[in-house]
Amino acid sequence: MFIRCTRSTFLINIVPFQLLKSYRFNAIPFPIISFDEKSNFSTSIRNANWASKIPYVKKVIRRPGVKDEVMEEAEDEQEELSNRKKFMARLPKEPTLKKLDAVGIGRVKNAHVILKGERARTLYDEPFKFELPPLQFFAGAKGLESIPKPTLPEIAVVGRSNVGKSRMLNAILGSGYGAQIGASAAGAVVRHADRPGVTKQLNFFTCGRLFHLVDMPGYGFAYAKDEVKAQWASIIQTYLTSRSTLRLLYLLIDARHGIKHSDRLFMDMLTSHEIKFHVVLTKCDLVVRSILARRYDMVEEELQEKYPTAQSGLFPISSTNSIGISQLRNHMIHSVGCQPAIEKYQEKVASKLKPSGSSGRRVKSNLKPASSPRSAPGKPRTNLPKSNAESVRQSAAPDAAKGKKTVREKTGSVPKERFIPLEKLKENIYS
Ligand SMILES: Nc1nc2c(ncn2[C@@H]2O[C@H](COP(=O)(O)OP(=O)(O)OP(=O)(O)O)[C@@H](O)[C@H]2O)c(=O)[nH]1
Ligand SMILES: [Mg+2]
Repeated sequence: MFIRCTRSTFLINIVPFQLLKSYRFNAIPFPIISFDEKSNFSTSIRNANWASKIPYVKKVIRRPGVKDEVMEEAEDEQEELSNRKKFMARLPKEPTLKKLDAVGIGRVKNAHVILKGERARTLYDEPFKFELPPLQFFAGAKGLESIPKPTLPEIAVVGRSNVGKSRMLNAILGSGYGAQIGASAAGAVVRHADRPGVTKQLNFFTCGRLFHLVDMPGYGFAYAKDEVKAQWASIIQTYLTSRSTLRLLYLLIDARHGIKHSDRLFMDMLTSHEIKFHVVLTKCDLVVRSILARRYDMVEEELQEKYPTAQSGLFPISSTNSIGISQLRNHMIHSVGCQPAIEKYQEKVASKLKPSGSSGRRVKSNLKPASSPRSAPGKPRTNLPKSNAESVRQSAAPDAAKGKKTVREKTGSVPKERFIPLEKLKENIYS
């Protein structure tokens, strides 16, 4: 059978059906691009400035129940665009740049050496002062009735969805050294993933019998229904305003975006209840150093101006590269006031360990001394078993006796060092 289908009938019948289908089953998130009514395309074309030629495009991802939040994000984006000029006009302050360099944080443009994980940590971060018991999950609260009784001092972490709360907790206190150098989601104690709305309840973790850590759901845009998010907001507020054992609150802000509208609303709430908090700048590895310094200054200034309960000093961190984590961890331990208990724990651990000559924890390091016997040019390896070493010497001897040059002597190339010394690396990156 032949069905006659003109262009207009196709548009009328088939396209709306496809739209309906994708919306109803939520199989494909369908982006609807709409031009803002205010932007007048013809006037903007006449304008010489290239930026004004781009009409403001509002992107709405249709998912049932999350439309309002997406709109809030779009408005936030617009606000950010208008502030960009102001932001770039200011120069980063010298003391801020020094502070960032001391921590070794901020992406360096065109850096030849990309440091990750343990190497980055050994380069820049202080060693962990205290060995702590591994973190263990012990309670999850979706409602007020399921919040555990207050016993030990508590440290809570709040921030927008996807800002990196869970990953930060893993980096600071996750189980084992592997977790502290940016463990994958699969091996981590605190669950994290690359989409907003992963943490759906107040998660309580205990660090031995020393203190508790509370990971919270985020505010702002998240893949969750409006009612669910309203429930999260209410439980977070009730917890923060009424918990007797709450000692420390960290508010996380994404270093790429700075303070957003939803952060301001949240900080207003904290100020009105006189709740003190510390601000942590997350994902600093994704921001270029000069931009990071500007953002640091801007955030600090706004906090000082508008939020009296914000404590002075920001913590710039990168949980994936484990930079700035040591400072935060030490701050946590000192502020929560459980240092004596931790020292006791240290002694207990030390007494259980056999005296092995080297003190403290053993950290497997990738860094090898530059003067290792392997890298010494022309020297046979003397740490081989006697028979092997003998055969190496014998195989090298005939060439030397015949006056033949070795490959290294011919090309004049120095053997490549597998690892660059720390000082050289620092120079390379921050010169
Ligand atoms: N590059 C980089 N990525 C990070 C960092 N911290 C977190 N992330 C990533 O950001 C994503 C979100 O991290 P989460 O820890 O789940 O964020 P969250 O704030 O707990 O999110 P919700 O639980 O949804 O509120 C994950 O993909 C992390 O790997 C960081 O310091 N650097
Ligand atoms: Mg989380």
